[in-house]
Amino acid sequence: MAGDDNLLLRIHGVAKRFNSVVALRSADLEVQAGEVHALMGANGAGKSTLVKIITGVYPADGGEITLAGKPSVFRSPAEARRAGIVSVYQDPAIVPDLTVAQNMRLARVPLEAVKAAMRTLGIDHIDLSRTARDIDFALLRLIDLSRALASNPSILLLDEITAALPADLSERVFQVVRDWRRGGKSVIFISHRMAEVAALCDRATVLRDGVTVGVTPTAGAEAKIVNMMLGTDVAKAAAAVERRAANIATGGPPALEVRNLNYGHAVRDVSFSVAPGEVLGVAALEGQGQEELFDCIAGVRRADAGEVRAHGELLRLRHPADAIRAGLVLVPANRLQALLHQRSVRENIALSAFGALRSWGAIAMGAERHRVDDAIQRLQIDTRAAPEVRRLSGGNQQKVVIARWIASGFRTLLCFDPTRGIDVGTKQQIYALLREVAGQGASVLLFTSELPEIRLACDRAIVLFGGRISGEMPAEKADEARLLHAAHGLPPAETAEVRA
Ligand SMILES: Nc1ncnc2c1ncn2[C@@H]1O[C@H](COP(=O)(O)OP(=O)(O)OP(=O)(O)O)[C@@H](O)[C@H]1O
Repeated sequence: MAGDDNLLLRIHGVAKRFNSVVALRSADLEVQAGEVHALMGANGAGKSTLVKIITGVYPADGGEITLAGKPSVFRSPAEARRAGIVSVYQDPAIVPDLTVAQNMRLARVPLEAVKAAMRTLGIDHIDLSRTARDIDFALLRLIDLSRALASNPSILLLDEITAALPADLSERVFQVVRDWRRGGKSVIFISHRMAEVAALCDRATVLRDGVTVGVTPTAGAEAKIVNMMLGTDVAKAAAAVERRAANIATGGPPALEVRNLNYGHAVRDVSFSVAPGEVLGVAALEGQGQEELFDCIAGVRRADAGEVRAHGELLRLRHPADAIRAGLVLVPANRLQALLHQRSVRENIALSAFGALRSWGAIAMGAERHRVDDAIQRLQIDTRAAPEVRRLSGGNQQKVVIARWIASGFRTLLCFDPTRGIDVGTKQQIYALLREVAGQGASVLLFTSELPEIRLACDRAIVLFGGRISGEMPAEKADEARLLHAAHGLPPAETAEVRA
């Protein structure tokens, strides 16, 4: 570990309030040259606010920032960039209606340098004349990272860069981060995935309620970091959440049955079913047809061929409303699309986009106010900035999207990466919630980019590769190695052994 003379960035006592919301009370952070430093904290702890203060998006209300020994205050991200500090923010700083090349010109970064970074990340196949809106969210984040790398900063801030990334793309980011460190540069890394923080980062600074509560080397310190983030009592309660046993109904028609579904080259002849009371996991590397599959079932895209049945009834899915009427609802990948940004938390949760929903049996449909309150409380949504959902922290926005469906009821929940950007404590609550709704007879189809979640939340898993199902296994066998094996399109290991 580098010594103190290597100190590159020092933040001391930084404070920030937004009207009545205190985002940061007193944040301290010290980053050495040649260090990967994790910035940890529960949803709403103040991490993104600190990143935005460091990079000149917001002015601080108080405190000091020193860069290489010199007091430094940046009034804009451009000024920070000139001083060698660049961030990849939680939501891509990319204009959706412009092409990638136009976006890069707007950000005033040399296109050749962006292309070089895209080659390093293995995404140089993306055509720069494509409109950003048409590019997968995960790839957009890597384009945003390429933009940041192109200005060759001495401090790179990555705010949940891996949150939407499947294993293969995360690994490429880790490689870039390691290379960056090897070059004597620094990375400030924000993530809710403890395992990657432990593997990648040298030290972690932990924020709780806007205050720095500790700094620790990361190796072997996962439990300590969680305790610091959540406070010991909350961490204990979160760890104690038990996995409910399944209550899967057999005999009747499946809750969801997909037969020979095809969508362009993305989804090829996919067939599976989910029983009432079952949580079926879907695992896949980037771009294996998972988004298109979920969209087709939810009526967002129209399949070219195949059938979708809900409780035995054949559905004509031309619009999301057709799916919703059958009790099939989608928690989509992109929370920004799902939310009305300038509306309140309550309005966003109470919003039933397609008129009144039927009551779906066991899932409570009490008075609206009660349902909304209940969802806010169960998902522990931080409502300090509740009048406008766009002012919520990223993780809390994601929780609002889930809360909407918890409040309005469903028969089958199509959940696309629901714990993206959600802190470890709340993740446990969401797994418990999924098991609970399944216990009450609902079904869940869960895509997750975080493979360990499959065992924690699901009863069974299917794996997609090249738009086809390349593996199926019960949850207890769905460890990371097996899932990755199938996700790369390899035959099951047991079969290979038998053949050998
Ligand atoms: N522009 C804003 N206006 C009002 N409140 C804000 C604004 N930006 C952030 N906040 C509030 O400040 C607090 C800290 O938010 P911040 O986004 O920094 O948290 P975070 O640690 O990054 O959380 P997450 O892990 O969920 O991304 C939250 O209560 C949030 O609602």
